[in-house]
Amino acid sequence: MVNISYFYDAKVTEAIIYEMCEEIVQYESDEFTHNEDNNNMQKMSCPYEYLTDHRIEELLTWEKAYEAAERALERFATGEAHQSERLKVPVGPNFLFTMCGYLKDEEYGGLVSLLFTQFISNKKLEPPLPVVHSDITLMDEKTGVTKVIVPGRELVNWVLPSVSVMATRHLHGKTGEVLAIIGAGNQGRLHAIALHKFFNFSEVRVWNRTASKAEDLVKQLNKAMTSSVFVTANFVEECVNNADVIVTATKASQTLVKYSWIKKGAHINAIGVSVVTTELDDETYRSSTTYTDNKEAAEIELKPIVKLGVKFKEVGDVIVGKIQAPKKSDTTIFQSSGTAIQYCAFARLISDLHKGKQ
Ligand SMILES: NC(=O)C1=CN([C@@H]2O[C@H](COP(=O)(O)OP(=O)(O)OC[C@H]3O[C@@H](n4cnc5c(N)ncnc54)[C@H](O)[C@@H]3O)[C@@H](O)[C@H]2O)C=CC1
Ligand SMILES: O=C(O)C1=NCCCC1
Repeated sequence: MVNISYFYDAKVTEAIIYEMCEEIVQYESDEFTHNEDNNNMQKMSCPYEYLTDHRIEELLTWEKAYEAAERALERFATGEAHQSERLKVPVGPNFLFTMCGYLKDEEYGGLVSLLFTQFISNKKLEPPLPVVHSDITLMDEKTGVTKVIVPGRELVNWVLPSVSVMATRHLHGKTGEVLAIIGAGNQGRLHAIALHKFFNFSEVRVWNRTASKAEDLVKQLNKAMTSSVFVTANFVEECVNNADVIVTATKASQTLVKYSWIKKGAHINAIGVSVVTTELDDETYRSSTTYTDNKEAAEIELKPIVKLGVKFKEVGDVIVGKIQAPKKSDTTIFQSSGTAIQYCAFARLISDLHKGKQ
């Protein structure tokens, strides 16, 4: 019997389940033992490579990353991608998190498993270790054989900003002049770079809790891009005032942005994750339309937002025209969850680029 309970994705059609059952029955009745299978496996040389952070940086560009991000969500919206339930295994105050997926696509398809650990206790080690570790395994969709393993910490640097660019493009469209970045950490910096590359803002304001960090980032970005568009803001209110696009990317466990400060019709990419609160105040959620890349995951994981009665919409549904794009006057929020199939599309892209196929 096929246990399909692990598919929580309602988009799995009966036809696919039927096809799977047929194939499994066929496999079970084949004159083929698991011992033979194991013997054959032992003869296989290691089929995969581990690609380093450095190799990924050499291969990827924001344009290529954008295409992968968009294709993954298009396929998800048309039912050609499936994802398992996301599982969090507690290890004392730490955890192991897993998600798996299947993306059906000639260019970006594959099977993926993402393992991600967060060990807060690593901070206290002598010497300390990074808190987050993750590896992403890409398997061939025709054979199930592992093709490549890539480090999650590097991939997330491309996936998250690309998905935000995509959400900004589809939910907000050609944008006005001002981008506001709240939080000058890793994701704040990458969002500033990627969004400015695609939308060419005339001003990019950066606010950070420790002002010197925002100042350093602004100097660094102006220098790297030989520009003067990057500027610091002293207060969150000043940063978001009249901004067309806003990014919140902090580790704050208190609200930072108030609805009364935001321009009507602005688009917000909300990146920071906290189990207790949100970076945007309740009124912002109540008065805006909130989109995500994965509704089911958002409904389970984003409890503080669900409690407000927010009904999530999927950005993929806008891309494929299943639902209408928001009006120019609508204030929109993109609440990024990060999905297995996005990581699949990126891992496949990197694997093909590495082998000189793209
Ligand atoms: N959805 C996803 O897949 C991912 C989400 N994230 C989330 O994005 C956020 C930013 O992550 P990174 O840029 O990697 O972290 P980071 O450590 O590089 O930067 C965090 C920033 O938050 C600021 N911050 C910390 N506490 C604050 C407070 N109480 N008030 C105001 N600012 C505060 C710090 O000054 C720092 O600039 C985090 O919440 C993280 O959990 C990060 C990676 C993946
Ligand atoms: O490094 C992180 O943070 C990651 N978050 C989500 C999955 C991959 C890595």
